[in-house]
Amino acid sequence: MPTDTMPSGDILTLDAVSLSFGGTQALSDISFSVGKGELFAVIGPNGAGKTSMFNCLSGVYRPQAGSITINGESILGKRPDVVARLGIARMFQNIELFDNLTVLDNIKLGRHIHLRYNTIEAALRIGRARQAERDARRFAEDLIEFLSLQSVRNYPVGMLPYGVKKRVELGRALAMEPSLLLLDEPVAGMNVEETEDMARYILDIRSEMGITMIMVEHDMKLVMDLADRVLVLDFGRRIALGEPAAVQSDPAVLAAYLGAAESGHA
Ligand SMILES: Nc1ncnc2c1ncn2[C@@H]1O[C@H](COP(=O)(O)OP(=O)(O)OP(=O)(O)O)[C@@H](O)[C@H]1O
Repeated sequence: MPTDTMPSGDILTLDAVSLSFGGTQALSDISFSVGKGELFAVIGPNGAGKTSMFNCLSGVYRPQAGSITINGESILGKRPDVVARLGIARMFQNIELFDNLTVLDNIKLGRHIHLRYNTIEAALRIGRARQAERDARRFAEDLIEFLSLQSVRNYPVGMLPYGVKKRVELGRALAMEPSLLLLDEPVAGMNVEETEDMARYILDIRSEMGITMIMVEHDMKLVMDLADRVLVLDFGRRIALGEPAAVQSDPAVLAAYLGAAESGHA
């Protein structure tokens, strides 16, 4: 199997993407494609450019050079909410939920990018607004079941343990029905059991929903167990791209991690 493209067709393509902050080159001439249904991981030592890449993919940063397309459409220069409507959803590393709202309401909020009705209809809860609200609720309820959140569905998110909050955050992103889901360190701060649960949900999302995912993660075991392909960045450059086993034994990757460990950046 070729390592640069997947046979099922590419959903995301980056071509010669470069991003700098003053004198710091955060991303340097990065090109790769992600295939439909693929679980793709991005790794690299601290400061390698992983977060910068996610920020480019979600419309937070605009690279100075190169192109990024999702389903053939450019996302460059588009606001994060527009990028979300084009099909890219992000599960944040630092949970970005409304603590005072319930699990159900937080997940329903993710659905709102799909709701199309005017303010008067919404205020009166008539016509399309009522139907859309019903659909949003049904969709959220299905996700609550999928993520085993039934027992906490009416709890305010603020009072839930960290691992459960992360699952709600995942539900909010899934409610957007993305074609590409960005997972920003999905198991950071989790214990072994929570990590195993999250790994299972990620695999279920791929097999049952067929959603393409890109995961930035420091947990190497998780990356090597789950990912179809792994992109390795170091100082903003692409140093390897391939299947986990090949990447793991790549001399350039070993050197990057060894160098980072010696200088305290791993
Ligand atoms: N907003 C910014 N302003 C200035 N420099 C930045 C900014 N964001 C990132 N950088 C720089 O770009 C480089 C890449 O940083 P980035 O956060 O993308 O790396 P990372 O791989 O996500 O690191 P970590 O694993 O520590 O989260 C670093 O040198 C960083 O200092």
